[in-house]
Formats: sequence, C-alpha cells, structure tokens
Amino acid sequence: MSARPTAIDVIEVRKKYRGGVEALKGLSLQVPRGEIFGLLGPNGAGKSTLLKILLTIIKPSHCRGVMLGHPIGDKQTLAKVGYLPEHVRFPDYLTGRQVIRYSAGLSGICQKFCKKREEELLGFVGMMEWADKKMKSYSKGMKQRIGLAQALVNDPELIFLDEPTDGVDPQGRKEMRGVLQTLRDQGRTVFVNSHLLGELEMVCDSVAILNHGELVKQGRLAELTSEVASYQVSYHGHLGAELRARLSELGEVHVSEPLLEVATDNSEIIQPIIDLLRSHQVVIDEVKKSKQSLEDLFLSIVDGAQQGGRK
Ligand SMILES: Nc1ncnc2c1ncn2[C@@H]1O[C@H](COP(=O)(O)OP(=O)(O)OP(=O)(O)O)[C@@H](O)[C@H]1O
Repeated sequence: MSARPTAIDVIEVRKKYRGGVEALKGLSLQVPRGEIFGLLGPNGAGKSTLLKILLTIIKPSHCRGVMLGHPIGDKQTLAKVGYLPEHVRFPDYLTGRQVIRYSAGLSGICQKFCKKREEELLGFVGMMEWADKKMKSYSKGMKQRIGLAQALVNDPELIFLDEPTDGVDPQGRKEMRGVLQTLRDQGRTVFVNSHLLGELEMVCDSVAILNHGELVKQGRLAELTSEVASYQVSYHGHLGAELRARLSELGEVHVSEPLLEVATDNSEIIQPIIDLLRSHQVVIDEVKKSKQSLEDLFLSIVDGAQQGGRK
C-alpha cells in the first residue's frame, strides 16, 4: 500500500475532547489516490472526529501528515475538497438547482461558469428533470444526489461522503454506487464513511477499521476479505450421534443437513473430517471454501476487541 501515491497520509493523530474523552489515540492511516476508500467502525470509534480534523472543522491534540500534498489543517487545501455531511438538510423551499448554485457561490465560482457547472452536475447525478422542483418534493435518494452534486461543485480531487446512502432505497443505493465509481474513474479520491458494510464491500478498493480511537485493520478490500473463513461440505448420508461427537473432536464443526461447516482456514483440518465421513459411508458431494465478507471481518475484529476488553 505504501508504494501507491496517497491522497491522505495521517500520522499519529490524537484528539482528546475537553471532557477528557480520548476519541483518537495516535492513529496513522493512508488513503490511496484515485480510489474509493471506506472508513468503518462501531459508534463512537472516532470516525467523525477524524473526518472533522481532516476538514479542519476541529483541531487535533496532535497530528502530522499531509492531505493532497499539503499539511493537514491547511485551509487552502479545502479548495480541492468536496464534502457531503451526514444528515445534511438543505432548505425545503430551494430547488435542487438553487442548492447547487448556493454552494457554487460559497466556493467562489463565478456566475458565468456556475451555469455550465450546474448543468453538468445535474446531468451527472441524474437530476436534470427535477432540477427546478423544490427540495421538499424530493425522495431521500434525490436529496442525497443533490447533496453529492453540491459537494462536486468545486471540481474536487478528494471527496468526503459521510453515510451517503443511509436511508436511501436499494435502487438509489445502486445509482449512488455507479456515481462513486465514475468519480473514481475520473481520477478522484472518494472517502466514504459508512456503517453499511455490504454497500462498502461492493464499491471500495481499500478500507480501514477503527475501534476505540485506534486503527485495527487497514488494507485492500480484496486482500482483507480473501481469507478463508470456513469450509462447507455438502454430503448425503446419515450422521448419527456418535459420528457427530467424533466430528466435533476434530474441529469446530456445525451440521445443518445436508451441509456441514467447519470453521477454519486450514485445509489440513478438513482431511481427517472427510476421511471420517467416508469411512461411515457418507458421500461427499462438494467441498467449498467460503470467504469472509467485510461484515464477518468487521464483526470478528470488533467482537474480538470487546471480548479482550472484558477479560
Ligand atoms: N464534541 C465532543 N465533546 C466530547 N466528546 C466527544 C465530542 N464529539 C465526540 N465525542 C466523543 O468522542 C468519541 C468518538 O466520537 P465520534 O463521533 O468521532 O465517533 P464515530 O465513530 O463517528 O461514531 P458514530 O458512528 O456514532 O457517529 C465518542 O466517545 C464521542 O462520545
């Protein structure tokens, strides 16, 4: 990962709030350029705190590193950054077009250029037909699309999206994924903060998992989820009580006929299990490796940390 050019390279970021809560405890992470990056973590892990530090909304207690080649905290960098906050609400009486225009004004885009940009963005997020209708008539998905359009108004290199598909229906989520992929294809870096793991799994190139203000895992999504979580053995035949007892001595075996699941990533453990089944005239139909999903990975990390904390 270090060989890839980075959009964000955060080193040892710490944040202690006034009440004494240590929201980030010396976290370091890298976001590759030109990719879709997902930040995950349970409630209170420190995701929003990190986002707010990168967007210069709050000050860190300690932080080194760069964002788009400039020191973190440098306000000038924000000219190349877009942001769609979580639960963003634009005034109901504005039209989608007016929201984009308002945002363009805040970004200092001149009126002549603004008109062209407005049209481009409305087309890009598929809201051209609805552009002159008021926000109050929009579905949640449409509001998010306008939210995304206003985040792109300054033609950003790096876009932060906080829970972009929360509350959006499946069709809207699919459309949003398509838009994010196009942004990546245009060479932009997309930083998504979300708790919808299935969504992130479909769209992210790399992810980082935070827990209690610390980075617990970071890497290419394909590599993190390529680890084998279990082996699934389809069979036909009868597994009596004695055979089941012997199987459980050989590994963590769960039987739900006609499938037997062995919780291991070690193929050596499977061999004696198959031998034992065959010696009892059980016919093996198929042995399949099952990879862990992003959700499996997330839960194993977060549950593991909680159990560790309880010891
Ligand atoms: N302004 C604040 N003052 C004091 N403590 C805060 C403040 N903001 C956040 N915290 C605390 O810092 C910790 C991290 O919060 P943060 O909002 O960054 O987590 P998060 O991962 O974004 O959670 P969520 O998914 O629920 O939004 C939590 O314990 C939270 O209570």
